[in-house]
Amino acid sequence: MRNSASDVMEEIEANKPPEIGLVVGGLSPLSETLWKEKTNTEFVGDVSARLTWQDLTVMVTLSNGETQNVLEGLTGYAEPGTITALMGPSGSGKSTLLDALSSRLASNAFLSGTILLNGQKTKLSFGTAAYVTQDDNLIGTLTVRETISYSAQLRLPDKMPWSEKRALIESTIIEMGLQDCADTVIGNWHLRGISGGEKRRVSISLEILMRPRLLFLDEPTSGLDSASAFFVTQTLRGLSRGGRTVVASIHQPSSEVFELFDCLYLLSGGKTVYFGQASDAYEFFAQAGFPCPALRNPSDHFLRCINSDFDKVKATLKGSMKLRFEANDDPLEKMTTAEAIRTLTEFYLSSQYCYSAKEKVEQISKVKGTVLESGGSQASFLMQAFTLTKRSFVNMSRDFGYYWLRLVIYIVVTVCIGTIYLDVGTVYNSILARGACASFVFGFVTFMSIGGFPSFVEDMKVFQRERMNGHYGVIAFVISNTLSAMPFLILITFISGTICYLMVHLHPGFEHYLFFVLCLYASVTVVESLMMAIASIVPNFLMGIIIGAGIQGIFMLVSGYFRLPKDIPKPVWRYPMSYISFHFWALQGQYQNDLKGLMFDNQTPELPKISGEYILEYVFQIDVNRSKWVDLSVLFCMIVIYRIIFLIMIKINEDVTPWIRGYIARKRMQQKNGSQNTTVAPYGLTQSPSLRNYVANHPTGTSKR
Ligand SMILES: Nc1ncnc2c1ncn2[C@@H]1O[C@H](COP(=O)(O)OP(=O)(O)OP(=O)(O)O)[C@@H](O)[C@H]1O
Repeated sequence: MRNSASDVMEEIEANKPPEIGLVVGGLSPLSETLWKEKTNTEFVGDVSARLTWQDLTVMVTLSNGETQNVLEGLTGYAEPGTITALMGPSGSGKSTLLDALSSRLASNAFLSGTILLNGQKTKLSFGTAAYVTQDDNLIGTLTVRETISYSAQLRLPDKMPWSEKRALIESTIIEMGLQDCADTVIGNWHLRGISGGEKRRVSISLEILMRPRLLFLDEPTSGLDSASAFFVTQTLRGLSRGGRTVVASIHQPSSEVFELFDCLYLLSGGKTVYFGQASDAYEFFAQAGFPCPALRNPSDHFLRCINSDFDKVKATLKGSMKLRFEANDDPLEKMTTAEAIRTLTEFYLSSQYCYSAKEKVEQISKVKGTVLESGGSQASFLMQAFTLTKRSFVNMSRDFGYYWLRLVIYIVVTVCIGTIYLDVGTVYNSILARGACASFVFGFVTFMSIGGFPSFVEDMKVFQRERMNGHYGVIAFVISNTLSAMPFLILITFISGTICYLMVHLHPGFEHYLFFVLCLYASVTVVESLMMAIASIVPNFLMGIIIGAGIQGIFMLVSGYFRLPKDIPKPVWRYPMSYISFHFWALQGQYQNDLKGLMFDNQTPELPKISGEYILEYVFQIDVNRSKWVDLSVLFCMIVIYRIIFLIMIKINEDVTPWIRGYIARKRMQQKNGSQNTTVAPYGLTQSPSLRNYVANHPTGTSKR
């Protein structure tokens, strides 16, 4: 650890800007600097986040056009300084409630009811609310401190002094209890890194870096052992005690973890079973006729009472455990869980807990506070692109599987090519050998670039998490991805290209050598761009590799080697496929580069020598009037085109696909309602709110780029 806690706090104090005398409720001095930078307005009153939801109903349309109410008439609140746990059995609607509150509902989900933040209808922006997903999509080769530092540089304003940024980074590390592992790598398939609980805390620290007032977490303790789950929850409690509003869905907390919650929202089948103080739930269940037996973990008991799957378990066990069931005086043994749920939900609706929750919601809704609006990132586009490029470069250089392994394989394969076509010469048979060698290099060797796909998929996962939280724009990501890969691709293609060129003894001369390696570089970069575009829409790496291999296989077929250009069937295959195929341009260019100007022996020594130009025109059917540099230029244009396709794919995935899904869902619902008059959308049902739309409408954010 570089800094002790007191050092950091001193530093924070020392960096306090002079105008910080203003008292702002719920904000630390450093947060205030940050928010002032963001909002450029004077703060009025308390800026803590008070969230209320009233009669919240979420309906989803299923693929057959049927509709299903996932949440029904939920009312509740979350206050600053508290941690609220959303609990319930699997499928009860915890994630949907969290998504509804954080404006992240799926496009086929429709919402009615009122959600207010500080008494105002506000779609939650990045910065006001942070959302920590279940998956820790982090870059495995970076240390904890580096991960947080890069994130800070990506989002904090450029003009904020580095000392202040560092103070913020160090205070976040301390706040999340990550001091001991701050310089340990996160870890990946070949690097042993930090534990699961620490990873979860790193994910949380990335979201609290911008000092949001409201924090949503989807199952922050899933997959953790009870000790790690306890530490993570304790950290969340600590964050809430700093004036933040924390709402988390939790699956099956231990009794120690349960005791850390302030409020409990218990759901079953999308309905409220209980909402109130977590400590009062015990009393509520007892009043409703389901007291928690001694020696049973209260949260286990609550979930046991409302999980209808236990009816199936009971039915299965009944035969073998009949006596035990009869002897037991547990009320749950005398009724089905479905009946217990009905009893509990009805009891809740008429209980003082429901009454006081409604009253509190009314009361909180009237408290008007400042809603801190902000874009996701305050860093400039150039700073984002620079930081992403640097981070990606560091990751690529540390991850053995990203490029280094490929470099080794490329060297091995090109040495094999070199030995097989060694000193190919200009004898009659070398004409075909040169053609085959070029075809193999620009077909198979470039094809091997799909080996990087698993790393691309990992990159895309990190990108999607950061993008959803508004850390940077798409263009900055595409540019950084292109620039950071460039040195590695140059290294790989120049080393392997040089080995191949020298061993095979291709057309002598520096210009010919340069063309060969540049052509190889351009082809490999095109394949990389193609695979990145595929990774942006197909996150499954096996499917992505199959799709990438299929596309390249088709391109190779029409490259002019397996079928000569003029013999390729004209509709579809010659026009346009062969012209779309980058293999076609690479091969045409290399054939010219290698054969033009050389003289080859004829079949028998008595016959005159054959010129390279003749072979190009009549054997390989190449247009000799077109310069090989035109072919190379087309390849470089293809790099740009594929990168643009990559960008468009991301945009389509982000904006168009959800819109289409939403449109189809609405159409299905209308058709169903029109023809059958079945489930009618409740009054006031609106389309699911979109976080992305919000950012698109706020030019201060980064999504416009
Ligand atoms: N967009 C959607 N389209 C169709 N069904 C949905 C959608 N969102 C949620 N559901 C359904 O609503 C129910 C509740 O889902 P949700 O993910 O909110 O439950 P959960 O309590 O978080 O479950 P788990 O603990 O297993 O994650 C499930 O039956 C789920 O299939």
